Amino acid sequence: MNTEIQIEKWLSWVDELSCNDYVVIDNFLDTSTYLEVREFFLSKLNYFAQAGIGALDKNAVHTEIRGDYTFWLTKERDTEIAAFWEVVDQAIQVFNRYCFLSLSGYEFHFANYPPGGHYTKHLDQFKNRNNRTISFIVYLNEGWQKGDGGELEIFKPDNSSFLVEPLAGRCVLFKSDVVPHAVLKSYKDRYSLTGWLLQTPFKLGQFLG
Ligand SMILES: O=C(O)CCC(=O)C(=O)O
Ligand SMILES: [Fe+2]
Repeated sequence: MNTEIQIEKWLSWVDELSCNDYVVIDNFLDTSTYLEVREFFLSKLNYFAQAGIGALDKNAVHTEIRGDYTFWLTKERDTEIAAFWEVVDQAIQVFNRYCFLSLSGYEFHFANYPPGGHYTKHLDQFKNRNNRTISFIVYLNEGWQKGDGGELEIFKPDNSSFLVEPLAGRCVLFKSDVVPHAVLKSYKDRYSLTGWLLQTPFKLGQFLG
């Protein structure tokens, strides 16, 4: 991948994100990276655990709020998706350089919403740990059709909203602290890679926020 072209693309995405608080990017990953991520996702499906809400010791399962199963990833262990981690590192560099952010980490998980799964309207920053700065989702649903549900609903400041279909290869980035969003009930297994770019140290974030 030509790094300069990639940086140009990042600049236009970051521009849109700064103006609107979110950006939707189709065909976000190159084909080989996308296939690596999807293959790795499928190979881990037996190891997913029911997701909870809340940070650290406050985490608890509430299926009436969120019904997905997740598998947490780490760059060090999950080298099968090394090309994806490079994309994340590049994103962090661009945000820090051009948006004056001080991102220095990230956390990502795979998510599967089984049929009937949803996630009610929420913000991604935890009450007791507000270092999630940019939410970062890549969808892995091939052949997704209207009627399959599972749309991401994004709420704007005037409380109007719009739907984003979780189409394969589509990425959504948004500001974690200001964009309320929900996942509508899915009628099929719905696959994604979801993460957050983190501002650290998070204690300072909590102090400031
Ligand atoms: O998968 C999505 O579209 C959004 C998931 C989400 O909101 C979350 O995990 O916090
Ligand atoms: Fe969320």
